[in-house]
Amino acid sequence: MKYWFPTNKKKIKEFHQYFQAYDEDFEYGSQLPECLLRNWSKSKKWFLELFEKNIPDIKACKSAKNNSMTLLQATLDIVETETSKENSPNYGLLLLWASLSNAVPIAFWTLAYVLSHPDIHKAIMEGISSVFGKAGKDKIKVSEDDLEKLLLIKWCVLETIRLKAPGVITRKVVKPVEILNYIIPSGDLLMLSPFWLHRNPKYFPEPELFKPERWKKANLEKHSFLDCFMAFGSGKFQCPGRWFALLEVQICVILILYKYDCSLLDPLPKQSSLHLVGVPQPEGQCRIEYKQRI
Ligand code: HEM
Repeated sequence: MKYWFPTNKKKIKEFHQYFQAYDEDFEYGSQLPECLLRNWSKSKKWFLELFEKNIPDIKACKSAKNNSMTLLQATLDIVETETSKENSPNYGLLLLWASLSNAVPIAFWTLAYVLSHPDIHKAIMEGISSVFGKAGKDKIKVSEDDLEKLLLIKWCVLETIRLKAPGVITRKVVKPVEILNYIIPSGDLLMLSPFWLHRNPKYFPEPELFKPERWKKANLEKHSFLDCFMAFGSGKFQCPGRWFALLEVQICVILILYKYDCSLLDPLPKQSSLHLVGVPQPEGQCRIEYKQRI
């Protein structure tokens, strides 16, 4: 994938700037004419051209070890079999946004919640030391077995996702539908808020508290979440990246906490109200002090 990932500082900065502009107006992009969203439109075009240019290389680059595919390669395969090649850049961009804009802030919020709860932080560090040893100098590989021994981390990620769930999930009504004696005409938008659903004490007692242990009740081995947990949507269009997201955030948290002793220098920030779609970002800065564990 050497052609696709930006590798020098200038290119990384450029990628970051375009992604920021694309992310900032993402939720308006599907509703408003692009002439009203000049910056957004420019960044979208930049990404689509980037995908268009790199898709042949992305598809050709096979794993040296075995014939496994990346998620993006598998997606492109399906898109090109089921629809048409012309759609590939759009699906690539959807995958890029959906993964980066949700999993990255969840990784940040999970670390911030853990570090702002000293008892949980301590229990996690004891778990990491018992699985990987006390010092953070060695290179480690995190296996499925290791993850099972560090269940508290998985609960912390899920509890973070519960608290920082997207503000709305939207569906366009395609056939008139009756809800509570009201007829919703086709063309209207129906919205559900996972964020507020997760704050209903009937389903989640003491909803504002960060309580990873509430996830003890979920049957995670059978791949089911807690009742009324809706952060990944539901039904046919439910997030296809949900188990991958859970896995990558757990591994990211483990690697950071194994390698570094971390502490928060700022209080847990409020969340920004900029986005209703996707995981909210922090409103202000939240500095973390870190030093290598030896
Ligand atoms: C914690 C992180 C994540 C959260 C909270 C999240 C949440 C969501 C939600 C709420 C939806 C809309 C579901 C609906 O309309 O019912 C969605 C869709 C989607 N997600 Fe995720 N997501 C996350 C991570 C990821 C990752 C890592 C990927 C890719 C690797 C991904 C790929 C997608 C895609 C492609 C869709 C569109 C599905 C469609 O419209 O058919 N997501 N996600």
